Amino acid sequence: MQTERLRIAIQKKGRLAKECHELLKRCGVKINFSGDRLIVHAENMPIDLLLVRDDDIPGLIMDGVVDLGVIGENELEEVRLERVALGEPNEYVKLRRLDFGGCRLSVAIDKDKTYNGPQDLAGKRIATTYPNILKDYLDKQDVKFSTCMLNGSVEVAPRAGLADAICDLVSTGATLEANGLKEAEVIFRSKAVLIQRMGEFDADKTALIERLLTRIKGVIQAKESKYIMLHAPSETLEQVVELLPGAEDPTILPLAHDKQRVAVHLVSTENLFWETMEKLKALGASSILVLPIEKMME
Ligand SMILES: Nc1ncnc2c1ncn2[C@@H]1O[C@H](COP(=O)(O)OP(=O)(O)OP(=O)(O)O)[C@@H](O)[C@H]1O
Ligand SMILES: O=P(O)(O)OC[C@H]1O[C@H](OP(=O)(O)OP(=O)(O)O)[C@H](O)[C@@H]1O
Ligand SMILES: [Mg+2]
Repeated sequence: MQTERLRIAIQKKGRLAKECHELLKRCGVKINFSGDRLIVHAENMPIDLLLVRDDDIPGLIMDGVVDLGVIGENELEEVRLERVALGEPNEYVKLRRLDFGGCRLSVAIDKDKTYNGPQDLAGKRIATTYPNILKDYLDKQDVKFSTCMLNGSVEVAPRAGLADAICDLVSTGATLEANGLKEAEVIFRSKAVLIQRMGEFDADKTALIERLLTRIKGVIQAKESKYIMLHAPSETLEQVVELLPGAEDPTILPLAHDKQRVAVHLVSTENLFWETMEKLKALGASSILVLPIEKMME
């Protein structure tokens, strides 16, 4: 089903929603998210956004109902495995891993229990929202187990006597700790990704997707990069440049009224730590500035 406007599915509310809005805004897509509308139209580009539950995004892509979607790899893989088992369409194109939604899917057990490996889970009941990823993982280890399906508050299951262990998303580990659990085994590492439906796109849509991708790349690169400027004595310049992270191609400029010193400018893919700044100062560097970069295009 090909519409003229590019249709992108994103989570309506939850862990991915705010970051998706921010990303689109930084890419120059103007959208007014106020109100309860479930379809919103970009004001300055032929883009419509569908605001849905994250569970539905992989299916919308795999059924070819929307063109693009932003989804956690955990949810994407869970739906893919489920659809493979059911013989339903399960293909998609991964366009780009994004820089948010980082978490891991882990098996966790009572903090006082010992854990020697997946074999310890044999015959156990495990509460999870991700039965297919869990089964895929434990099948490969030849471990038989049963599941207790829970869509939320999974961490409560062992204490409530519903299960022996859980398999749920972990980020800081605070939820596990608050529920007397410890992480036993990481089974899947996840980030948010931009995915595309299979099939043909007309020339306009192909060009729009290309533009969006270039902008997304620029936004992520800019967030990860810093613009560093400093003044350095000409005689220690080589040592100064060696200390700077990612300084293959620094720009060296003369100073107007100081022949002994030069200005050094560079884009770095790493942050400049205080320790390095102190070392630079010890080499005679001054006016050291570390600036955020708003946009980048190679
Ligand atoms: N603690 C976390 N830290 C970082 N990312 C997370 C965390 N928990 C979940 N995520 C990522 O964000 C995605 C969405 O999480 P969220 O909790 O909002 O989902 P949900 O409750 O299923 O929402 P929905 O109502 O859309 O179904 C997860 O699938 C995962 O990829
Ligand atoms: O390791 P932590 O940083 O504590 O994060 C982990 C928790 O975050 C997620 O739930 P969320 O808070 O999104 O609530 P939900 O289960 O209602 O979606 C996940 O399901 C865990 O419960
Ligand atoms: Mg969900």
